[in-house]
Amino acid sequence: MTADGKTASIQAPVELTLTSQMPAEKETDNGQYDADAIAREIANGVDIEDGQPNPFVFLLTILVSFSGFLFGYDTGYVSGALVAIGTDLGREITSSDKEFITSATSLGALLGGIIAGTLADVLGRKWVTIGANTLFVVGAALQTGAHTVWTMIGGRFIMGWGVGIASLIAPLYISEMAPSRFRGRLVILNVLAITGGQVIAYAIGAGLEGLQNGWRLLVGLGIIPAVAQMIMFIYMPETPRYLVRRGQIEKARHVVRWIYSSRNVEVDEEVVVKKVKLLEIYNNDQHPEWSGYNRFKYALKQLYFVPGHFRALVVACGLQGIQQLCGFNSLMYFSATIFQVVGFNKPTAVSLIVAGTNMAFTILAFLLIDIVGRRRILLCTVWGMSAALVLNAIAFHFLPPNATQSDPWAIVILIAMMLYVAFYAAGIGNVPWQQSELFPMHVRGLGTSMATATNWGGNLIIGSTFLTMMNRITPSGTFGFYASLCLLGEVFVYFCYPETSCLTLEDIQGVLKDGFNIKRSNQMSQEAKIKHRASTRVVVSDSEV
Ligand SMILES: O[C@H]1[C@H](O)[C@@H](O)[C@H](O)[C@@H](O)[C@H]1O
Repeated sequence: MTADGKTASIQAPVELTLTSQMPAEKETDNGQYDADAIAREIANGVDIEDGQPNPFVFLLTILVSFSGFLFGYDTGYVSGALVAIGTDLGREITSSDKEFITSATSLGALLGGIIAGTLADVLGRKWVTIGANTLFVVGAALQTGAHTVWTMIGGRFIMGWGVGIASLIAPLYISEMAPSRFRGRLVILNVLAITGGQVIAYAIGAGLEGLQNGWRLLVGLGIIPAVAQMIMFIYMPETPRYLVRRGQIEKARHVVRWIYSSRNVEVDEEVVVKKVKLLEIYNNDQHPEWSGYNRFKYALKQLYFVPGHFRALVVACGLQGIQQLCGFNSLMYFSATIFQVVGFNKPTAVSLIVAGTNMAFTILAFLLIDIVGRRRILLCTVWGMSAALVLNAIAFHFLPPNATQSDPWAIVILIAMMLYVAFYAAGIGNVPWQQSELFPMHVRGLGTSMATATNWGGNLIIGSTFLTMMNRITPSGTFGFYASLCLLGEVFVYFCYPETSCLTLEDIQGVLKDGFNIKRSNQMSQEAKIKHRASTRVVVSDSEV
């Protein structure tokens, strides 16, 4: 759709490449090409989304998910490192040093997230991933060799840029590569890598506790996956949607052929051509000769003034805001401190349970997301987070001042926290990272940047206010406050988040065009699932014959 709300028109790049295999051009009243009408005609018979993805797509996803692992590992090790540093940075580190060291990464990630989308549009998804790895390596090397607090903070800040960029690029790359039926699950593999990275960082941190300079090893180990990913990514392809936008049609066809061919079935050449043509229609509406600045200006205007794109922005930022402002990362960063206050003897081991629950329930989300649907999963879990937080607030209220771990209220707190983490991980912990699917290509980079920045902005706010809130308004007040934000989140999801599971990226643009269209999206997603199920049955019975 254009800025003035009229039917979308195909701009020069698409017009130039229409071939004799393509359907007749459709003209609207004002003489422009009607993209939707052409797309509908081309789409007729293009059903490669129904097939099984090539195992190579899984391999590629795992490789991209190294970025998620690094995000998790680098945000996870800080809690163990802070306890172990002692006087290794030249003096005893103070609480405010700890706050600086922790939030330097969040601040870097916020800034990295802001530029990541635009960088990805200019340099490509692949090279920006390689760039993020370089930042991981430089940041980790600086910290490993740090002998002053400020070198440590500098290293964390540089690494933060890498974390912010990687947190945007990995899900973006996966969702542009994945066949629609598997997109949700493949994006969650990346979140699984984040939570896995956090568990491993906690576990290594606990294992190295007490070892002289063990924290340096903990930090330095993060360099290995970064270098490994950097080397392997040199040989990885760009996404077909990005290639199309760059006018590299032959390369795009090659990648499409490769993604959609299953082990023993090559995709029909005509179908490949049509699929790429569809991608062109939806993903290539800018003049190829535009300068970076003009592209950026165009995208900014489109994002804020085209109602469908603005709706996508509201949904993406809203979900990322809920993910962080629900307070989850206060547990990630400070759970050991909390459990110490509650009276547990081995607070680090107890916080490992929190990280483990987070990872276990992310696996549940992986299994359910494309079957149950993103919206339904959120509606079923966000209220649960709120209820668990209320229970937590009540338990803190009744917890006696010098409680021990055998106090019934201490046990209630542990159970309430695990419930909260389980509800979080099954839903809002991962659904917002499906953000790329909400935006059409020309605003995808910028839109996902805004959403990623909202994530890291929220992360920074929670990380830097949690301990102060616990002191000023008591633990009960703090968790009660987070509970009310979760309730607001539930209302937001109910009114604004349409179902997107099993829809193609291009279908989703259609859903958001003239409203949030919750009902229509549910119906479309349902129909897509029935169609996929039917086609799977046909494939199975064919192979039986
Ligand atoms: O999706 C991830 C995951 O839930 C992590 O456990 C959390 O620490 C991050 O903030 C979030 O973005």
